[in-house]
Amino acid sequence: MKVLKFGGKSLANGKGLDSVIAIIEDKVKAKEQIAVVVSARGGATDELEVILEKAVNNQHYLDDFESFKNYQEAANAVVDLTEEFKTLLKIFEGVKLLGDYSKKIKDEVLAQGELISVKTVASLLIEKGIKANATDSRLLIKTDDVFGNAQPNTKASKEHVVNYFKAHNGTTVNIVTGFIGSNNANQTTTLGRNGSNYTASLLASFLNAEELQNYTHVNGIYTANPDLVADAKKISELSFTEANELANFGTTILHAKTIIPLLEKNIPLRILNTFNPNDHGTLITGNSTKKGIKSLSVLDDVALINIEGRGLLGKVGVDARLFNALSINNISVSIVSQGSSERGIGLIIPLEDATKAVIALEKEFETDFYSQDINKISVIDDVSVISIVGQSLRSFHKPFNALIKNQIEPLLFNNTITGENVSLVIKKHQLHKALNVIHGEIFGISKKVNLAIFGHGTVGGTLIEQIIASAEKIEKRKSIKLNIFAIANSKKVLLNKDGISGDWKSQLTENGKAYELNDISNYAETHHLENLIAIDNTSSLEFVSNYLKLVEQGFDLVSSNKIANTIDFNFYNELRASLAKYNKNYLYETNVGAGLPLIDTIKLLHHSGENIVRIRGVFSGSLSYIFNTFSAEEVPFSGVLQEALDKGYTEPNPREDLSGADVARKLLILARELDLHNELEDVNVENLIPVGLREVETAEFLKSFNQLNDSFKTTKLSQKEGHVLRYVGDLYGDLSDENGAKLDVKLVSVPKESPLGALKGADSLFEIYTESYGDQPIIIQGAGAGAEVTARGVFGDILRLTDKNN
Ligand SMILES: NC(=O)C1=CN([C@@H]2O[C@H](COP(=O)(O)OP(=O)(O)OC[C@H]3O[C@@H](n4cnc5c(N)ncnc54)[C@H](O)[C@@H]3O)[C@@H](O)[C@H]2O)C=CC1
Ligand SMILES: N[C@@H](CC=O)C(=O)O
Repeated sequence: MKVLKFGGKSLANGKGLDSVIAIIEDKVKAKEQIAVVVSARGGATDELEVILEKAVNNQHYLDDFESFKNYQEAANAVVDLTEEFKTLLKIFEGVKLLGDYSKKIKDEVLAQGELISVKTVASLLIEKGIKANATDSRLLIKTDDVFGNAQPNTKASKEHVVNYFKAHNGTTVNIVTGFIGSNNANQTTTLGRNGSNYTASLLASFLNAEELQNYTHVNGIYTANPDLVADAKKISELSFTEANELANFGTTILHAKTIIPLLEKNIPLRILNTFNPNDHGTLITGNSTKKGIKSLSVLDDVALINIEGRGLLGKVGVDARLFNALSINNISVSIVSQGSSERGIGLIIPLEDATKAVIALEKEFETDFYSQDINKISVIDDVSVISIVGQSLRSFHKPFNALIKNQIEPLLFNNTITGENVSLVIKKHQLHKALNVIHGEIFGISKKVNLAIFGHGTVGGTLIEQIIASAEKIEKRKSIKLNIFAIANSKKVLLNKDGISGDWKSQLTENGKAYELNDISNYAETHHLENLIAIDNTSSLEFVSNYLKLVEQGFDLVSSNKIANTIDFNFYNELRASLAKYNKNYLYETNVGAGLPLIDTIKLLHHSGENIVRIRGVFSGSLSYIFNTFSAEEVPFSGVLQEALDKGYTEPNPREDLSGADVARKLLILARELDLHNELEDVNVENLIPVGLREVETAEFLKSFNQLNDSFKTTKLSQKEGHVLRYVGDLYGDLSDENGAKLDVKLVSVPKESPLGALKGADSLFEIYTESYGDQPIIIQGAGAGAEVTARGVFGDILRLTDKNN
């Protein structure tokens, strides 16, 4: 015998009810022996409660009753529900007259929902030629007198069930009401929350069923609520012990009391989907899974009570009084946390009991307020509890750090000594995001990293293409899902929480919207996007003014734009202070040497105590290309300059390169990495642009390259034999003194065979002189400009950040 249980949503008119009938029909045809337990159909229980409330408050309820009746009758034209409707009307009238009702009356009202349900289902089955018997479980389940939450008398109930099934089985399917029973005086009682599931497991236990099949509207138990966590995975098998942990912490389809009867008889429980009956669902058995199961569950509708007082330290009996006061008021505590200083105690209780709890505690501790031993009893009512089942403290740092990185600061945390269960109390509005962050961390599935890319020109556009092209491989290799949720230029933004891919340029043109920065963070907040990174691929000073706000709003930063590191030192410090405050990172490896690993190397040397005494080299990829080519070939300067521009080596405005401003910035960035306090004005720069072209409009400058030809030809020809031109940056002087550095940027003539003279293409070359390495510098050389290498460098920073966040 198998016991099947169907919930209210499964039994709703239309697809739900049709599927239930089809499932039962299939089982009967396959000659399976079954008993069926049903809840009230659709929203019947809630609707009856509403009508009862209206009646007791002398409000008009007949329209509600009529619509309840119409819905229940709509499923089956044959079934006669007159008796149930008559009972209900009589009770509602009485309640209206009296202006009061008891729990006993409420049980009688709610029971009609289940009674209507069994009649309807049985009648539909009979119409299909199946022998079905509507069974009123009040004849079977005998309980105590606690109306609203009655406890079954298992001995008597078992006897009734066994005898009843002996008499009414064989080829007949018993359709049994869940949730309801009766006391010794045969008055209707109900079994409290999850009552129908309880009835089903009692029946399964009494009848020694081979399996209890609980049909819901989901495919089984997931690693987290799939409505909140898109990546949640179905758990195909788990043990009762593991399920018990889930049931204790709010997984609604299970409850500890429903599991116990099954556990005692070792009867497997299968969670199935009415709307997808061919799925195998989740099987819960007595066997423990070897790996241990992990799952996230949520306790909602709870409040956090906080009791604070200097006089609590060492005082005996405070907790006893506290729990006593709550227990007298029938308030259950699900989590308690008390610091070793005993100055604060935090309790999680049902939200509906919060006011009652505060009043009870204020009364209990009235004298302690006067003596100032207690100074505060407060309630935070917008909290949720996330329980990570199967999470030991040994590796708890991972999800915890990830939460902090995402600016989710748990208010309390709590663990069980056995059972590997950690619970966190968090603000309710952060629940969705927190679940996704923790889920991404504890299941190696895929951690989602949400990217907002600002600037989609030469570098930004290439980066977007690179990310789209490699996202799948990265997800496979590193379990990191790079999700571009925003692409913005200075005027428009394209937003898509599920990730922008494909022809993003056309999408931006067609669907991009004018925006302010807050629109992007609001979008991330609304869609609970976690692990946020803002990437600046502009060359804009204006955009840099957004950095502090982005950090505050929870973004890590990656930038190819050098401006933030080269405007005044106060901003430089302010940004770093803000990053520390909000626990955020800022990576900018491409600021100097494009994709070359220069900044990281210098940081590592400096932080490990190595004294860097000089950094010299060709810092500019575009000027390297220009002078390497111009020195080696008989070509006009203007032609080479145009080529550098076309190849994407130069800054968006090539005057930034030729004026020396770009190299000066790079030099300053390196100086500041060494803790030197320099400003851009401290750099001595040899500007290569003739005075007459320095102030003209950019468009005019771009047409005037010819005017540079003569002077550069003269400079080239006036060199010594075997020499070539190179534009170098040089950081030297007393680098141990924060104000002792000298910074020069100039055009020099060097022997062709020297390391600088031998440079090719758009290579940069950096010589790093340190105390330990002496006269032989560490040399870093390679492509120092270009969209591909720079975008790859930015990509590297993004991946580095995802590692940092681990
Ligand atoms: N080309 C190279 O080899 C290297 C470039 N870089 C840096 O990369 C950055 C980007 O350079 P390119 O791609 O060549 O520039 P680009 O001019 O091609 O692209 C810049 C993009 O930024 C957008 N933009 C400007 N202001 C904006 C704002 N306030 N908000 C949003 N978007 C804005 C523009 O609309 C444009 O799409 C520059 O800061 C440059 O210094 C760094 C290392 C190497
Ligand atoms: N224009 C720059 C690009 C990299 O920063 C250069 O030429 O090096």
